[in-house]
Amino acid sequence: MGDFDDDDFRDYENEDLGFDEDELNDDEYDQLQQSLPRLQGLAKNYQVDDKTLKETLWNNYFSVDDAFEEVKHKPVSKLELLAQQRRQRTGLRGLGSGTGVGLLGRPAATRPRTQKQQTQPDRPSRVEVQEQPPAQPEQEQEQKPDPFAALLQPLVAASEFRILAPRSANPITSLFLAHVQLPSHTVPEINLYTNNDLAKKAASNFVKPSPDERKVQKLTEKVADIKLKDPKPVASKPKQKINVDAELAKKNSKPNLSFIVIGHVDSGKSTMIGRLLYDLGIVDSKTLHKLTKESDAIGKSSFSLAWIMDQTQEERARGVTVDICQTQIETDAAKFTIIDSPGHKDYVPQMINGVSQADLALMIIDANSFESGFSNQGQTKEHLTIAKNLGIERCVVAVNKMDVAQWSQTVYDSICTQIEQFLVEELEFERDNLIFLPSSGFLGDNVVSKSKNLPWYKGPTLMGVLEQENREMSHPVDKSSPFIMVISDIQDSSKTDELLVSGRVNSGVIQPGQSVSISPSQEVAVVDSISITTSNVGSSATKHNLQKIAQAGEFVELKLKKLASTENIKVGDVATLSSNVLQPVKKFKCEVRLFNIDRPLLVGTPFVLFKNGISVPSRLSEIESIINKDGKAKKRRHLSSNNRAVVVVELLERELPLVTYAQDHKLGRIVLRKDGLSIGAGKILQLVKFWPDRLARSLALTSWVLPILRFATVSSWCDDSTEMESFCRCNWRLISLITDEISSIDCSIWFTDSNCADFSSSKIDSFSCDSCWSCCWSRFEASSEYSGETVFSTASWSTEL
Ligand SMILES: Nc1nc2c(ncn2[C@@H]2O[C@H](COP(=O)(O)OP(=O)(O)OP(=O)(O)O)[C@@H](O)[C@H]2O)c(=O)[nH]1
Repeated sequence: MGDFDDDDFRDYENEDLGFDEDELNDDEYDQLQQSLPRLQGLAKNYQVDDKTLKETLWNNYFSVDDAFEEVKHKPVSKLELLAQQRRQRTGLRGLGSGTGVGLLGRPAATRPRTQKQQTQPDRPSRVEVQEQPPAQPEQEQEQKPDPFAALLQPLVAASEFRILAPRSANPITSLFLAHVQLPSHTVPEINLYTNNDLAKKAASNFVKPSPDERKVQKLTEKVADIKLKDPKPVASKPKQKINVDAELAKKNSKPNLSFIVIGHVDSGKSTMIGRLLYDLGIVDSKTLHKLTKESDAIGKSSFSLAWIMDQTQEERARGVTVDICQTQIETDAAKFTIIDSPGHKDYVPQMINGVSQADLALMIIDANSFESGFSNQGQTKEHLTIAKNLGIERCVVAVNKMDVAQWSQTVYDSICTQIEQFLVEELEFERDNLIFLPSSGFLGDNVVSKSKNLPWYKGPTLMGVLEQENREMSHPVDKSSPFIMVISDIQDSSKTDELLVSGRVNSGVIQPGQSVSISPSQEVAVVDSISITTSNVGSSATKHNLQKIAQAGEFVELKLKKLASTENIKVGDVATLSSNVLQPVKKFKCEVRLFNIDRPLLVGTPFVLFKNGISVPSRLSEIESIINKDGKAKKRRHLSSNNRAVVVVELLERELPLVTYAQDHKLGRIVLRKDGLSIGAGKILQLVKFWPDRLARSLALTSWVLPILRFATVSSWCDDSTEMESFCRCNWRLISLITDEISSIDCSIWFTDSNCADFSSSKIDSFSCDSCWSCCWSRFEASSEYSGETVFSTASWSTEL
C-alpha cells in the first residue's frame, strides 16, 4: 500500500478497468506501435494473438522484455490451450480475447502504474504451517459431495495453509474451512498460496491491497470515522438511587391524559379550553378581566376566553390560532395535557404535530355552521381522518355553540348521526370509543358545570367525560421499553453546553443523571434535571415540579448538560438513551392509506412527509403492491383515491430518526401532504438502514473474500457446462454471503459482462447459475443506493470458457 500514492489511486478510479486500444492516449499508442513488432517476433512460437500481445505490453508498461516473460510463463500453456480448444469446439468467445481481463484474476493494468508485484508475499506473523496431502482433482471430483469442495480441493492440495489465530465467526471463513477440511485450527484469516507458478503468481497479486481493496479500505476508514463521531460513552447512571416501581406507582395513582382539541376554524376550540381553565379556577377572574379589556380594545371581545390559549400577537390580531399551544393541569383525581390546535386549513401541519403528541381527540363542532366544516372543503373530516391515521382511537365530540342553535336537541341529534356515521363507517372508529355531548364553550354550558339550558342531555359534562377517559385510558407504563422522547420545544441556556428541551415521553422512563443521545445529530448529553410544569385546579400559579423519574405519556422539560454542541439539536429530533441510539434513515417501507386525491400518485411523485412535528420533502420511491379489500396484494404502477398500498418512501433533504409501527404504534406513523392538502397517512413497516458499522463489516468482509473468489476463479477451470454450472454455484454461494450482508445496507450488486447481454446489469438476486454458465464475468461491482457511491468494483473476477 505504501507504494501507491493518491494520484495513482485517482488515476485508477477514473480508469476503465480493461485494456482498450481505443482508450490509449497518444503517447501510449506510440509506445505500443513501437514495441509490438519486437514482441510479435519474440513470441512467434507461442500461440498468442495480437490482441493478447498488445494487452500484455500494456500490462507491462510497454516493456517488451517483461511482456515476453509474461507471454512465456503465462498459464496459457494449459488454460488458454484448453480455452482455445474449447472455443474451437463450441464457437464461444473467451473473455481473455476480448475484455482485457487477465487469467490471474486481476489485470496488471488495474494495478497502479508505479507498482509491480512479483515477489512472494512476506507474511510476518505465521504461527504454524499446515500442509495438506496432495489430492487428485479427478478423484475428488468423482466423490464430490458438493461442487464447492470439488472446486477447492485441488487448490488445497497444492497449497500451504497458514493458520494464524482462532477460528473466526466470519461466514466465509467457516464456509471455506468446512469445504477444505482443514484441521480444526482456528483462523480469522487464511493466507493461501500454492507451490506452482500459477498459484505463486496469483498469490503475489494479493500481497498488497489492490486499488479495489484500497478503495474498500478508504471507505471503511471513512465509515470508521463516522463511527468515531458516534457518541462517546457518557455516564448513564441515575443521579439518585430510587425505588423505580414505587415512584411509578405514585405517578400512576394520578394518571396523565394528553388530549388535542381539533375542529374546523372558529368552531370554538380555544374558547372551550379557556372556559375549562377559567371554570376550574386555573385562570383567575383578574386575568380574564384583563383579557376582556384588551380584546375589547381591538373589537374582539368575544375572544377573551380564546386569548387564554391564543397568546401571540398574530393570533390575537387575526382571531385565529396559528400554532399548537399546550398546557398541563392537575385536578384532585387526574392530570391532563391539553393541546389546542389551529383549525384553519393553512395550519393543518401544526395540527398534525399536535395530534402526534395526544392520546385522545376532542372534536369541537360548530352547531351553527356544521355543514361548512363537514364539507370536503372543511377541516372537520380532515382533522378526524388525520387523528385516526395517527393512532387516535378514542374521540370526544362536543357539539358546540348550542346557544346559537337554540339548544335544539334536533340539531344536536342530526349532527351526531352524521359525525358518528363518518367516524364508524369511513374511519373505522369503534362505536364504544366515541362520546358525544352538547356544549356552549362561550357561556360555559356543560363544560365544567351542568347546563340548565340542556335538560334533554343526561350525560356527564365535558370535564366529567375527560376524567372518565383519563381513568379508562390509563395503564401502567412498561419501564423496560426503550426511552424515546420527541423534542417539541427548545430553550437555549446561557451556557454553551446546556439546553432545555421539552416534549412528550413517547416510551420508557428516564431519570436525572442518565445520558441521552439526540438523533439525527447524535449529540450526547447528560440529563441534569427533569421537570413538569403544571397548574393546579383553583390556582393560577404554574409550578415547575422536579421529577425523580419521567415516564411515557408525560410532557417534561429535560435540562441537558455536557453537550459538545447545542446547534445541531432541532425540534422534531428524538432523544433516546445513549445505549439505544436511533439511526436516522433516508428511506423506509410503509403501508399507506390514501385520502381523496385529484391525481394519481406515480413512482417519483414528490410530496411532503409529516412526522414528529417536522415536515420533510419526500418522494414515492417504489410501489410494492396495492392491498385490496380482501387483503390480497396486487401489483400496480400508480396509486389513486382511497388505495391501501405498500410503498417505499424516500426522504429527499434530510434523514430522520424513525421507528417502525411495530416498535411504537404512535411514532411509527406518518402523514403525506401535497399542494397544501393531506393526501394520505401510513404506518412505517421497515427502515432501510444505513448502518456505518455494518457497512464497515461488509466492506471488510468483501475485501477479504474477493481475493479468494479471484483465486478460486483462476483455479477452477471447468471443461464442460456442468462443471461450469457447479463453479457458478460455488461462487454464487460465496456471493450470497456477501450479498446478505450488503443487501441489509441497501446495496445492489451488479454484474456486467461484455459477452452476455442478459447477464449484464442484473441484480444479484436475479442471478441464476442456469443462465450464466456460458458467461464470462468481467466486472463485479457493488454500489450503495444510499450514497450512490460505488462501494467496490473489480474487473478481475472472471473465468474462461
Ligand atoms: N355563541 C358562541 N360563540 C362561541 C362559542 N364558542 C366560541 N365562540 C366564538 O367563536 C369565535 C371563535 O372562537 P375560537 O375559540 O377562537 O375558535 P377556534 O376554533 O379556537 O378558532 P381557530 O383556532 O382559529 O380555528 C369567537 O368569537 C368565540 O367567541 C359558543 O359556544 N357560543
